[in-house]
Amino acid sequence: MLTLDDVHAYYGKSHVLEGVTMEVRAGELVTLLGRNGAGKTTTLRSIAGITTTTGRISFDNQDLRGREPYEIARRGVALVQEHRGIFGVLTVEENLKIALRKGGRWGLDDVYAMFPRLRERRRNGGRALSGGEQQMLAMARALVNNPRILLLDEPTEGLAPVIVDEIVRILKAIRESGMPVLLVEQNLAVCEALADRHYILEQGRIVYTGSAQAFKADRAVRDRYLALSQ
Ligand SMILES: Nc1ncnc2c1ncn2[C@@H]1O[C@H](COP(=O)(O)OP(=O)(O)OP(=O)(O)O)[C@@H](O)[C@H]1O
Repeated sequence: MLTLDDVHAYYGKSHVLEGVTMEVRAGELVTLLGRNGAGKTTTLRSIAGITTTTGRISFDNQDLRGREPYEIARRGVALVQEHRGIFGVLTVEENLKIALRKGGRWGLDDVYAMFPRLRERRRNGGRALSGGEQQMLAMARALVNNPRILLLDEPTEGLAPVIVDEIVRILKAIRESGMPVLLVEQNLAVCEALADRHYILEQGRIVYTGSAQAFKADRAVRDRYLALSQ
C-alpha cells in the first residue's frame, strides 16, 4: 500500500536517509524503531512531502515523491507530528471541526467515543490541554479528516504511564478499524503491544525487519540496535 524504495534525504550536506526501503501493507500497524538521530522523523517527513528526497515513494500505486505536502494529505496520508500543531486559541471541538471531512468512517461522535477525555474537554481551549490531551486531540484531528493511512511520530513521548496506556488502547482500536499505521516510537513495550511488524533504522538505513513474533524472540537484535535508546 505504502512503499518506499531507495529513498535518500539530505539536510544540506548531511546525508540523513541512505536508501530506505520499506512498506506498510493494508491493515498493518508497522513500527519504525531506532536510536536517536537514526532518521525516523525524517522518514515520516519524507513520506509527507515535507523533506525533499530522491528515490520512490508511492501510496496505492500513485507516486507521492515530489508532491507538495497538501497534495499528499489530500491523497489520504496523515502525519501526526511530535509538536502537535493544534490551535491553542480554538476549543477542542473547533480544532476537530476544522479538520472534519464528512462522509467517512470517523466523525465527531466516533472520535469522542474513542477519546472520552476530549468529549469532556470539548469546550476547553487547545492551550489549556495537558500534553497527553494535546496528543489525543492531534490524533483525533487526523482521524476526523478520514485519512487512508496514519503516520505517527512518537505519540507517547513525555507522557505519564497512565496516559501512555490510554494511547495504546486508542491505537489498538485504530488498528482494529483497519486503518494502516506507521508508528515511530521509542517505547519498546508500546511497540510490542501494537505492531504486526517492525523495522529498525540505523544511520539512515533499514537494518532489520521482522514480524512481531520474530522480533520478540530475537534478543540479540534488540541489544544490538536499540539497547542505547532504551
Ligand atoms: N532540520 C534539520 N537540519 C539539519 N539536520 C537535521 C534536521 N533535522 C534532523 N536533522 C539531523 O538528521 C538526523 C536524523 O534526524 P531525525 O530527527 O530524522 O532522527 P530520529 O531518528 O527521528 O531521531 P529522534 O528520535 O532523536 O527524533 C540527525 O542527525 C539530526 O540531527
